[in-house]
Formats: sequence, C-alpha cells, structure tokens
Amino acid sequence: MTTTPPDPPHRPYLGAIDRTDRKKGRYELTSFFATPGALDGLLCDIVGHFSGKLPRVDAIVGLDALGFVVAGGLSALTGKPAILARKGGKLALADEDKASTGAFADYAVGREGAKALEIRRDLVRQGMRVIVVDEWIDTGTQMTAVVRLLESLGTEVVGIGTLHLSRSGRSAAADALWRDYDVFAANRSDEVQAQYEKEDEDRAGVTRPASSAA
Ligand SMILES: O=P(O)(O)OC[C@H]1O[C@H](OP(=O)(O)OP(=O)(O)O)[C@H](O)[C@@H]1O
Ligand SMILES: Nc1ncnc2[nH]cnc12
Repeated sequence: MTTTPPDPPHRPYLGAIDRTDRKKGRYELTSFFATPGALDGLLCDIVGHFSGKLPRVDAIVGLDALGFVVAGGLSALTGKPAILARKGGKLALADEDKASTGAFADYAVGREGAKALEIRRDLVRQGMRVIVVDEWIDTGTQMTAVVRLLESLGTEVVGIGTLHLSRSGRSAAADALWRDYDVFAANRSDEVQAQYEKEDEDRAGVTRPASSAA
C-alpha cells in the first residue's frame, strides 16, 4: 500500500506537485502552476528566504522553461529584471552576442541527448549579483552549468531558489550546490524524498535489495 508522507505544514503548496506518475523520468509539473496559490506560496517563500539579500540583488536568472515562470513571478514581485537562460539555439542572436554553457548531460540525456543553455551577453555585467531560479533541480547539471557560466562572466551568484533540490546522496552536483550556495529549496527533506522515491519505484515495479530499501 502506498503511504504518502505529510507535507511540511508551512508549505502546503508542495501538495500541488502531481506525483501520481513519473513517466519520461520526471513528474509533470504544469498542474503545479495551475493550482491556485501554489506558485504564490513558492514565490513568497523564496522572497522571504532572500529578504536580507534582495536589496543588493541586481537580477533574477531563470532556466528554460519552467524556471521562467518562477523568474518572471519573482521579477514582478521584487522589481528586479529577469534574465532568461534559454535552451541552446533559441536566442535569435549571433554567436558572439550570446554566452553558452556548452553541452551538458542532464537527467534526460538518454532520451534527449545533450543540451546547452544560453544567455544574452549584454544582459550580464561584471560584478552583478544574481539569484538563479528553476522549478526543479534533479541531478543539478543544468543549474550547475548556468551558475558556472554566470560566474565565468563575472557575476556573483548570491542565491538559488527552487521547488525541489534532490536529497543528499542522490547527486554529487546537487549536493555541491546545497553545500556551496545559499539555496532555498522548498522540498529538500531527505526523509520525504526517500519515501517518494520508494513509491515511484514501487509503481514502476522495481525490486530493491533489502539493504537499499529506504
Ligand atoms: O537537475 P537536472 O538533472 O539538470 O534537471 C533539472 C532540469 O530539468 C528540467 O528541465 P527540462 O530540460 O526537462 O526542461 P523544461 O523546463 O522545459 O521542462 C527541469 O525543469 C530543470 O530545469
Ligand atoms: N519535473 C521533474 N520531476 C522529476 N525529476 C525531474 N528531473 C528533471 N525535471 C524533473
């Protein structure tokens, strides 16, 4: 029988994540954004977490595609510009006018191949302080690639905001983000995530060795 752990009481919007299926290696999150109050709750928590830093933040950087919704919402709430890191090939600019992460292999590499993210160069300047947001951080590959790109352009990443960052031990890159940056991740509970992973595997009929059953 499936037992669903309770959501942390102060973050009821986590209940708006549809966990009934994980087809294509991911949860389908458009229903999160369609749930009244869910995005508001996440945005308020991100703003609350970074309230001390926000006066000295120059921009919010969002990752293509659902990270754009988070970045747009934060931009509207805070009055900070949104800088959108687009998937490779989408910016209608000459190569010299865009900065690219270079190809990376994220959670979907087996199905979709390598991806890259690109930023308009003239939106980023040396010494800028930014918060980077995405709706979901799984292996941490995309967020790490964008953070490194921003830093290579002389930008200081003062925070990362997201709905979900993978629990400790699942991905070295996600662990490094948690260790090295000021991260607000609404769903980063090792216990709750381990329970959800077990439920996902049970649905998929995966047999685990007894020692690895979380
Ligand atoms: O931690 P990672 O393994 O890098 O995965 C996280 C990223 O993967 C998903 O994006 P996807 O490229 O599927 O695009 P989408 O936002 O258009 O759904 C998700 O929205 C994150 O951006
Ligand atoms: N929406 C999502 N759900 C689960 N794993 C993911 N990895 C990347 N995006 C994801």
